[in-house]
Amino acid sequence: MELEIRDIQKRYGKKQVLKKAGLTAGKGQCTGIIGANGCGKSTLLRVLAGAEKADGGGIFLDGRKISNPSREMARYTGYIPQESVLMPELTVADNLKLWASFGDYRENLKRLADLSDQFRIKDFYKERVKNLSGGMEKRVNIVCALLHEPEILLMDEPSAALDLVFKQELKMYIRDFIQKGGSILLSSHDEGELSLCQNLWAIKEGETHKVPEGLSIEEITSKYIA
Ligand SMILES: Nc1ncnc2c1ncn2[C@@H]1O[C@H](COP(=O)(O)OP(=O)(O)OP(=O)(O)O)[C@@H](O)[C@H]1O
Repeated sequence: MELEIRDIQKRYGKKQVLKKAGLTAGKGQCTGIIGANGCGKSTLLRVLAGAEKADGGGIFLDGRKISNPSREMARYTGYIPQESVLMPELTVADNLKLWASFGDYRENLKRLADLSDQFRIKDFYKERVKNLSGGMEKRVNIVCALLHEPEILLMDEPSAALDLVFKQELKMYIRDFIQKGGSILLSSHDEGELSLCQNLWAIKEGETHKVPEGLSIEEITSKYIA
């Protein structure tokens, strides 16, 4: 599914974070968003996940304008925010059941079994979330985002906190997901993650810019980040 945004605007109080954000995340592609700390990458992903409302602009899926993002985007996208979405006092198993109940519970539970194997979270099903390490909690968050089999993944610095083995496994998962026709929009400062992207967009002063192919990291940094 192709995700396109046009002229997205978002302000917090007097601060206009996104002035004119537009980009396309194509089907079967991993698209990266880069930019300095605080430029609005997470804000844009929250808007696309339907977690926050834009002040203006449009979101399109396969060319169709989404009229109610807070409802529709949650259906089509799996959102992996930087912060955890889990309830710390509940066990991993209870959190997963709660997430599975948002949608088709039986289908989600079937997928949960496979995802739990793949992301190796079964061993800590009985742990309370507050006792997990940051990396373990991240893995459970990733599984929650994938339970409803989304066609688009919105990932906000997804491999932060993961150990080296799991970073590699997440890379393999991303490659596999796009090979099967999924679309990924990923915000990152990590060269390893960005190397997975076929396209890069930079946010600078509230506007998006398509990063031309073939630029070195130094050129990208001086043009869009410094
Ligand atoms: N809920 C909020 N209320 C007020 N200001 C906010 C809110 N969320 C974000 N901001 C501000 O919006 C700007 C963009 O923040 P955002 O987290 O989107 O940046 P980012 O590019 O993801 O940064 P980083 O690379 O550090 O993760 C920042 O100045 C931030 O302080």
